[in-house]
Amino acid sequence: MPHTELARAKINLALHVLGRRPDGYHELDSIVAFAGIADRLTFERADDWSLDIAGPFAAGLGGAPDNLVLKAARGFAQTFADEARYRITLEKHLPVASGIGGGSADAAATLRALRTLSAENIDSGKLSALAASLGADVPVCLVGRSCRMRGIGERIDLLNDLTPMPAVLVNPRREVATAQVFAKLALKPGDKVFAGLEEGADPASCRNDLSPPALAVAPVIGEVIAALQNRAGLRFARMSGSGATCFGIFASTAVAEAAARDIAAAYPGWWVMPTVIG
Ligand SMILES: C[C@@](CO)(OP(=O)(O)O)[C@H](O)COP(=O)(O)OP(=O)(O)OC[C@H]1O[C@@H](n2ccc(N)nc2=O)[C@H](O)[C@@H]1O
Ligand SMILES: Nc1ncnc2c1ncn2[C@@H]1O[C@H](COP(=O)(O)OP(=O)(O)O)[C@@H](O)[C@H]1O
Repeated sequence: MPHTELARAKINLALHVLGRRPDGYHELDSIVAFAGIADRLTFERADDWSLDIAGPFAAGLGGAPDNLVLKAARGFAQTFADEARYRITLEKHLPVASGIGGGSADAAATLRALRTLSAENIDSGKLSALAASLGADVPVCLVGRSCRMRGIGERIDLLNDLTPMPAVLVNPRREVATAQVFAKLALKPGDKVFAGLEEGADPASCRNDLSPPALAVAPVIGEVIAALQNRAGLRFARMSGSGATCFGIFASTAVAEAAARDIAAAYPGWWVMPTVIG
């Protein structure tokens, strides 16, 4: 039986940018949770690595060698001197370059699967360092639970009091490059701009500091937020990560599903997904 691992969508319920480090990366303070919708990976023993990509968003991905799944797999084999090889299949259900960390979630799911399948005792510090080397969002996706994420993504504190929230994810099918959005903030290395989140902050009263630069890159994000706003039962709507996916948090599953049906009918080209976050 092949081993299966889910790579759930990462949602930044809040994302405050505190400043820019001398090395150019941005210091963040973010409340991160995970949605029910996920990519699905399977692993079968083989003589060498291979990756087959299927599913609704397979076409959005380039050649397999650049895929974060294979980078994570090869990184794991090298770091832990593990000689096992796998035929990996990736069912891509999450839109690519969309602020919900699909590639990071896939890389993290690969690391979790290989840790489970390995005969060795895997050192968690080394695994976290490998995750961070693959991308700023990979450590939080490796943890895969609601948490407060700080630094550039390496400092993670679990949040145990976030109850599951009915939600709708909406993506206008416009890819947005993360580096371009951070660049539009126009911070200089060493700049400090905002204070961090308050302890125990309610995500509803927080913000995403990447929304204004993302809107400048992809104005359609304004339409996505407008489509979510003023829906019956909406608690709040916001963009996730560097966009363009936005989420609405709703009072119940029934109102979330009704909103998803209405938005999907009004915008047939968009990806609209009722789900639960947290
Ligand atoms: C913005 C966030 C919020 O969770 O999510 P996404 O929009 O990607 O989902 C993440 O910080 C994205 O993490 P990730 O997508 O893994 O970023 P990386 O591949 O490491 O970096 C892509 C580029 O983004 C910029 N970058 C990323 C993270 C960070 N804290 N500061 C940055 O300045 C850098 O220009 C970097 O070259
Ligand atoms: N398995 C993967 N899934 C998605 N994107 C991937 C993957 N492997 C590599 N990438 C590359 O990573 C980039 C960022 O993708 P993704 O993680 O989906 O963005 P975001 O974090 O903004 O949602 C894409 O442009 C894509 O080419």
